[in-house]
Amino acid sequence: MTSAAVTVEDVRATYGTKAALDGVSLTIPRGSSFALLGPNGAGKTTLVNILCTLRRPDGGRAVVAGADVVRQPTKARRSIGVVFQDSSLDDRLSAWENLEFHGLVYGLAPKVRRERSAAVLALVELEDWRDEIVRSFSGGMRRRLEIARALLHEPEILFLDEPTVGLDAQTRQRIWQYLDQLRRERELTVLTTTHYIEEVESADMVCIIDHGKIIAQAPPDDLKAQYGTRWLHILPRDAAATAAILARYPNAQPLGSHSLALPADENAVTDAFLAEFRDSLSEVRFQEPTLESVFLSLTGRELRDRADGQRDAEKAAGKRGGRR
Ligand SMILES: Nc1ncnc2c1ncn2[C@@H]1O[C@H](COP(=O)(O)OP(=O)(O)OP(=O)(O)O)[C@@H](O)[C@H]1O
Repeated sequence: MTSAAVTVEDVRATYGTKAALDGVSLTIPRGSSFALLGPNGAGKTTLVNILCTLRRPDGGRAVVAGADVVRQPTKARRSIGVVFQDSSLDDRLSAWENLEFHGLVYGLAPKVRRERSAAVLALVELEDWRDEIVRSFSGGMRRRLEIARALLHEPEILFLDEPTVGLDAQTRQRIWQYLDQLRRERELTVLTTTHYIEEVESADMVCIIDHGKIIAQAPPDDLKAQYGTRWLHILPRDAAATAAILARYPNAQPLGSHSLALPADENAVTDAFLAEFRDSLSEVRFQEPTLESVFLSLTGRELRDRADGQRDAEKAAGKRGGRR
C-alpha cells in the first residue's frame, strides 16, 4: 500500500472555455496536514470537489486512500470526510438528528451510530446542545457540528473547504485547535483550503494555487526561506533623518506614519545602511519573512484584496440566512 493519502496527477477542470484547474499535481502523505492556499477563484473548491467525487476531472487522475475518484468513487467516498464551504446541515433537525442521519446514510449499525455520535459531539464540545435545533446555532457551532459529522464514519482523510470563512478570529482559532487535536489523536490526513494566510503557518505542507495552477509547494518555513522577503523595520530619529534615508534608499516603504521598512535579504545592504544611518535611528529591528511576503513575491499581489473581504461578508450573511 502506498503511503500517500492523496495523489493528484495533472488534473484539469474547465467551465466552458475557462480552465479552473490547469494541470495540477500534488501528493499528500498519510497523517499530514496540507493547506491549499489561494485567492478566491484560484480553483481550490474545484479540486476539493474532484477529490470528493462530486465533479469529474476533465483530464488527469486523482486517487484518495488508494481509490481512483473516477473509477472507484464509492470506495473513495467511504474513506473521506468533507466539510463543505457552505453549510450542509439540516437546520430543522437537532445536532443529534443531523449525526443520526449521516450515520444512516453511511450504513452504521444503531449502537455504533449512538456511540460515535456521542464521541464526536464530545470532541467538539457540543454535548450540551445535542438536542437543540441547528437553526439556533451560531456559525462557529455549526462548523464544529459539521466537523463532528464528517468524522462519524471514521474517515482516513478529512477535506475542509474554507472551514473558517465568516467566523471571528477566536472561533477560527478554536476550529484549528480541534483539527490539530484530531490529527494527533487519529492520524487523520487533513486537507484544508483557505485564503487566510495566518491559518497555514502550522501546516506540514503549504500549496499555493493561483489561476488553476500550483505556483509553489513546500513546508511554510521552506517557502519563507525560498521566496520570502526579510525586512528591516526602522524608526528614524526625526523628519530630516526620514528624508535622508528615503533619498538614499528609494525602495524603503512607509510603515504607518513614522516608520520605514527596508528590504533586507542581503546582509551587505543592511550593513551598509546601518553603517551610514545608525545614529539617525530611534529603533531598528528585523522582520523575518512572512507567508504574506511569499505570496506577494510569487504573484506580485496581496492575497486578500477588498473584494475578498466583501465576499467573506456575503458568504457569512448567506449562512446566517439559513439557505436550504
Ligand atoms: N459552476 C461553475 N460555473 C462556471 N465557472 C465556475 C463554476 N465553479 C467555479 N467556476 C470558476 O472556476 C474558477 C475556480 O473556482 P473555485 O470555486 O474552484 O475557486 P476557489 O479557489 O475555491 O475560490 P472560492 O474560495 O471563491 O470558492 C473560478 O474562476 C470560478 O469562477
